[in-house]
Amino acid sequence: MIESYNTIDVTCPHLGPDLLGEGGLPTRSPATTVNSRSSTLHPPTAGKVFINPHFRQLFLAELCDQRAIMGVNEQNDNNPMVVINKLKFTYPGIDGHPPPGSVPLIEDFSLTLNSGDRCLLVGSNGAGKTTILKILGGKHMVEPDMVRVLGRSAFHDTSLTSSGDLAYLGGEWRREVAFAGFDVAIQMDISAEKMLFGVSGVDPKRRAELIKVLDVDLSWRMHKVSDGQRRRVQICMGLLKEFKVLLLDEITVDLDVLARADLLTFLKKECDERGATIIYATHIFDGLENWPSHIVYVAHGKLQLALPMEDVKKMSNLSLMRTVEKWLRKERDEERKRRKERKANGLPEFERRIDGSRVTGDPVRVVNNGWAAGRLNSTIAGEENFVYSSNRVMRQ
Ligand SMILES: Nc1ncnc2c1ncn2[C@@H]1O[C@H](COP(=O)(O)OP(=O)(O)OP(=O)(O)O)[C@@H](O)[C@H]1O
Repeated sequence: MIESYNTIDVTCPHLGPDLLGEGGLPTRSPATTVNSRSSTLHPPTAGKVFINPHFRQLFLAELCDQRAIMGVNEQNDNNPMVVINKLKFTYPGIDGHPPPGSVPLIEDFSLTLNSGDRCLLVGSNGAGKTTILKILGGKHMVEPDMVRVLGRSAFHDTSLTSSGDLAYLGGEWRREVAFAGFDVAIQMDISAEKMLFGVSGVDPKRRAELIKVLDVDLSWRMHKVSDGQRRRVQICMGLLKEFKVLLLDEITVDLDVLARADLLTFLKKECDERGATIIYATHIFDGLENWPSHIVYVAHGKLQLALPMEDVKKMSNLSLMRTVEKWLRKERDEERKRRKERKANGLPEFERRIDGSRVTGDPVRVVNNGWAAGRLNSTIAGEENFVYSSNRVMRQ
């Protein structure tokens, strides 16, 4: 059974109190329920409500009383589409286990998403967005109860992805299209038509709509098209099946303004009409002002904020981009302050860490520098003859 919390704990490990301008909302809840129906203002139905006094001062009047903040909402009767429950993750070493002394990259991360939610995942470079999406996409192994997609463990239940119910479009798509278990090299001499019509079990109407939305010319040869054109075919393929949960890791960078806008409109429709759930990690905020239903902000692998978009708008009259910029600036300033303090205390400004890993310590023990993203091999840091190996724990 999925446990739902009605608790807000606003202690924040990394961010100071004025995250959101006037006072801010640093949150880190044991589980934060993102509920698209949160704007219907019902009293909480179960569970205790804990609100940090600082938070109470700032927002209670306007928001908490309206039950508009996630975690204070009524419990959704339907099954959630995505449940992340106290997720903890460290990139594995060669033996498949976290290197000794490593600091978890993702820690105490909880979030629940319901049908129809369009969640924008924001955070600075290296915050952990891709890692979270990959975990949700079943590419990294975690405890089965830490991540449930459609009630199933994303890593252990491979039918989730092979059926198309769970779709992931991310960085690897630059090189190939992994569709329903088949990897197709995206730059081979093959026509767009062959790729798009080679997938069985697709609703022809949906395929036609997608071809129109992404303005794909079926005569394109994949080895001769531009990056953006290739990308359109890739995205088109990735969306052919009627997904229930879609994970997008910045896939729109190559798209022109029109293709991006039309794609975002299509995706919004998928959520509104079919009740699909989308999590989209991006740094590009153009045209996104009215797209997400929720914003989730991650810093240092920890959940900082998870709010319905309407609440973000209530708290900040800045544009979405400026609002996020403010959060990230604050995060960076605090990080710089911390480093300065370390230096003033005679400690190295940066924690010593093996390149590419989260192994810290003084002296650093060279164990493993983790997995090179997008490759089925890893290297041992500091050794001249680096070692290739495969690791079944991480699926590409
Ligand atoms: N294969 C790996 N092995 C070890 N550490 C990794 C690996 N991939 C990523 N990391 C580390 O995990 C941290 C988070 O990376 P991640 O790619 O999830 O961040 P992100 O928020 O998606 O960043 P960006 O916005 O730059 O894409 C980074 O510090 C990175 O160095």
